[in-house]
Amino acid sequence: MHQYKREASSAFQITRLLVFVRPYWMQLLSALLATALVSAVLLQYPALVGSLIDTIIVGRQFASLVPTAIFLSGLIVAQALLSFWQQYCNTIIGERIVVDLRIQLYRHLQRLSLSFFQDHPTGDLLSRLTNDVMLVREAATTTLMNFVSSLFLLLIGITVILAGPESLLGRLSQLHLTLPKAHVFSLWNPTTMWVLLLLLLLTLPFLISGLILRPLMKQQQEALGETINVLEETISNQKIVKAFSREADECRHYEGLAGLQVNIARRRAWVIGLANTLSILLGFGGIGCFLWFVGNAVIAGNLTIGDLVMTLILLFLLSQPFASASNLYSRLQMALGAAERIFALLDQEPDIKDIPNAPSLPRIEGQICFSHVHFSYDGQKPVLCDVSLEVEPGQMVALVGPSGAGKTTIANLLLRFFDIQEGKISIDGHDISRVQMESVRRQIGIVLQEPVLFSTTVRENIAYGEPEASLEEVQAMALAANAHHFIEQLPQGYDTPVGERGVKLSVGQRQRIAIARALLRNPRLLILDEATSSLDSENERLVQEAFARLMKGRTTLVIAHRLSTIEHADKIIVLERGRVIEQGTHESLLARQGRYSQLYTTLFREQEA
Ligand SMILES: Nc1ncnc2c1ncn2[C@@H]1O[C@H](COP(=O)(O)OP(=O)(O)OP(=O)(O)O)[C@@H](O)[C@H]1O
Repeated sequence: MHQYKREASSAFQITRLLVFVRPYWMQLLSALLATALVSAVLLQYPALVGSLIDTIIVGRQFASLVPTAIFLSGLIVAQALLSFWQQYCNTIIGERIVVDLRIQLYRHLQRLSLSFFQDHPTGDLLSRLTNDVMLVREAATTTLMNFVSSLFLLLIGITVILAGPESLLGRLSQLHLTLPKAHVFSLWNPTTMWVLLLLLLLTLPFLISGLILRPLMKQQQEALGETINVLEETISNQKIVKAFSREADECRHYEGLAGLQVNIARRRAWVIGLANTLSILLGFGGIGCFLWFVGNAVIAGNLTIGDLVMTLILLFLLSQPFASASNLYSRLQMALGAAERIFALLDQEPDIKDIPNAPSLPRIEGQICFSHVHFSYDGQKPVLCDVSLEVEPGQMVALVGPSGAGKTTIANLLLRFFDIQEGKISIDGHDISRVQMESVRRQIGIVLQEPVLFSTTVRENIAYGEPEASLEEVQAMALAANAHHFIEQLPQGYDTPVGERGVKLSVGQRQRIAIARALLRNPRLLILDEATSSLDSENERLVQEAFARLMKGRTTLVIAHRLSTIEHADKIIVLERGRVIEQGTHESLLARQGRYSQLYTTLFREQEA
C-alpha cells in the first residue's frame, strides 16, 4: 500500500512553494512594489484632508486649493495605474503558477507506477490537481499581495502616528503643502509600548486559530477529494447505477459527504469567527482609546480639528489590516494544507524504475522465459509461486485456469507493471528488469478484454501507439482488423468521435478498433485477453478473423476463454492458485486426463450450451 509521507513544517512548505514563484520573481516584485506604493498613496489622503481643513477651510488660504486639487488628482491617477499593474500581475502570475504546478503534477503522475493508481482514488488525485492548486495560487498571489498591502499600511501608518514630523507623511506633506504641526507623540514613550502590546495581543488569536485551522483545512480537502471520487465513479458508471436503481442511494451517499464538508466548514467558521471577534474587540477597543487621547488633545488645544480628521482617516485605514488579518491567515493555512497535499503527491517515488544506465531492449524475436517467478501484489499474499514457463518466437500460448489463478498477473509482469520478488523474467534472454522498461513495453502489443478507447476520433484511437501514422496506414490496419467497413459508415468516418471510453460503439466494434491499434504498432510480442462475454456470431467471426491476422508471425500470450483459441494454441499453460500445474499441447494434456481435461470438459459443455 502506498501511503503519503507525513507533514513537513510550514516554513519548509513555503520554501518549496517559492520555487514555483521564482521564475516570475521580477513580475511579482514589481506587483508587490505597486502594492506597497498603493498603500503609501492611500496614506497620503489623511494628511491631505487634514491640510484641506486646517489650511484651506479654517485657515482660509484659498491659494493652496489648486495645488492641493492637482496633487490629489495626481494621487488618484497614480493609485489607479498602480492598482491596474498589481491586478494584471496578480492574474498572470497566478495563472502561470497554476499551469506550472498542474504540468509538474501531471508529469509526475505519468511517471508513477500502476500500483500507485490502484491505491489512490481518482477523485483524490483530481482534487489535488484542481482545488489544491487553486488554493496555492491564491496564497501566492492575492493573499501575498493583501498581506504586503496590510503590512505596509500598518508599518507606514504606525510610523506616521508615532514618529510625528520626521515621518514619511510628515515630510511629504511639508514639501507640497503646509500641513501644520503633526507632532503627536514621540517614539518610545508609554503610549508606544501600549500600542506595541496591543499589536502583540492582536496577533495572539490568529496564532492560536492557525494551529486549529490547518488540520481542519486538510480534513476539508480530503472530504472534497472523496466527494469528487464519488462523483467521478457514479457519473462514469451511470449505466450500472441506473441498472441497479441506485440513483436515490447514490444521492444520499453524496449528500452525506457534502454534509461532512459543511460540518468541517462550520467548525472552521467558529474558529475564524472567534479569532475575528477577539481581534475586533481588541483592535477597535484600542482605536477607541487612542481616539480618546487625540480628542482630549484637541480639546486642550494641542491638536487641531484637521489633526483629528487626519487621525480618524488614518485609524480607519489602519483598521483594514486587522479586519482582513483573520481572512488572510485562514487563507494562508488553507494554502499550506493544500501545498502539503500537493507536495505529498510530488514526493511519491515510482515503485518501478529503470536501473541506472539501463540499456534499451534491442528489436526482439519474441522468446519469453519465466524462471522460478514468485510474486505478490502486497508483499504478503503470494499470487504466483515458482512459475516457470517458456514461449518460443512465433508461438501462440494459451494461459488457462480458474478465475483468480494468476493469468492476468503473468501478463502484468511481462509488461513490467509490477516487479517480481524472486526469479527472473526474460525476453530473448534479456532480463526485463535490467533494460529500459519503455523499450520492453514498446515491443509488446496488448488487446484487453474490455477494450479501452479514449474520447477522441476513431483515427486517433487507432493511432494511439503510433501518433505519426498516416491515414492510409490507419485505414490499412482497420481493414485487416475487419473494422474499415463499419468505420466508413460512421457519420464522419475516421474522424467520428467515439464518445467517452468508446460508448458510442458496440463491444465488437471497440474490440476491432483495439485490434487495429495493436496491428499498427506491429509488435513482436502480443498479449491478448480474450473477452469472456460472447459476441453475436457475425461479430464473433469478424473479431476472431481479426485476431488471427493480428497473431500471425508474432509470439502471442492469450488469456484464453474460447475453445477454438485453446485448441489451436501451440502450447497450453494451466494455472491454479498461482502455480503452473500442467503444460503442453491440447492433445497431450487431454491424454493426461488431469486438471486441463476437467477444465476443457467444463468449458466445452458451457460453450456448447
Ligand atoms: N492489483 C492487485 N492487487 C492485489 N491483488 C491483486 C491485484 N490484481 C489481482 N490480485 C489478486 O491476484 C490473484 C490473481 O489475479 P489475476 O487477475 O491474475 O487472476 P486471473 O487468473 O487473471 O483471473 P480472471 O480469469 O478472473 O481474470 C487474485 O487472487 C486477485 O485477487
